Amino acid sequence: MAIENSPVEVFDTVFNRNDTRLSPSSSSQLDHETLEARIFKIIVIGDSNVGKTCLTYRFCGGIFLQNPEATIGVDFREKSLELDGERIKLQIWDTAGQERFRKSMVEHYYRNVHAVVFVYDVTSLASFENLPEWIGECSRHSVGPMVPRILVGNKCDLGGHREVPTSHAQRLADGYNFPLFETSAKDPAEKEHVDAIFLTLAYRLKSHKPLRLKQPSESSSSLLWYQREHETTGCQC
Ligand SMILES: Nc1nc2c(ncn2[C@@H]2O[C@H](COP(=O)(O)OP(=O)(O)OP(=O)(O)O)[C@@H](O)[C@H]2O)c(=O)[nH]1
Ligand SMILES: [Mg+2]
Repeated sequence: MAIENSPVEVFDTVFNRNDTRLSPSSSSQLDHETLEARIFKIIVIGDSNVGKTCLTYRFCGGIFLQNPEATIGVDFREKSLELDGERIKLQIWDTAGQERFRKSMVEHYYRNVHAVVFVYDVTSLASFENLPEWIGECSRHSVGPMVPRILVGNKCDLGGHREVPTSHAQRLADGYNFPLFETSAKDPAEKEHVDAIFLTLAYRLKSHKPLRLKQPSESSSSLLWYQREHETTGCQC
């Protein structure tokens, strides 16, 4: 896959607090590991409030994030894995579901993406019915058919409020030929299931080419990047 500069290079300047390998005491080890690791960009897409931030936080941070705020632009998370003796890094782009917080960022989300996770909320029929729109947006941005996609129904812990039967979701997933996962970012018993979503992608991506990797060099935040983007695009939102 051809690599251009932004937003991957922008990402590479982001210091990731969730990756324990980035502790100062292990910097020489980090240099070695970072240079060797292959990295893959995964975007997490779906309606606002479906739990994209909580799912990615559960995977990268291991805990349920209490009281998350709506994502503005994008939040970056990262996880290092060793699969069959090979070191890889997943760069996870937790995108904004709210139109006003994402509209100037959409091109960046899809550029050079290696895999896509579509999330809906099993207690929100609307979030499920909007999936074809998200899937269509992805295709309109030239994400090729070989880029793996996964469907995730979140908030299964709220069983009594379920509005999307598994059978309906499975039918949709089969129609697109996507794997379907139903899980909960909140339920600690589901932690391994959340991990399995991203590990499934990681194994599929192992045969892909690596992104060019630059050493993270400074602390940053998605909000700063978002603001910078808005300054350059003149967005008034
Ligand atoms: N019960 C339950 N609540 C959840 C779960 N995951 C997320 N939530 C709640 O759902 C709300 C929205 O979660 P977020 O992770 O911020 O949703 P989001 O998809 O990132 O929303 P945007 O950033 O606006 O796109 C929060 O109140 C979370 O506490 C879950 O698995 N179970
Ligand atoms: Mg969010």
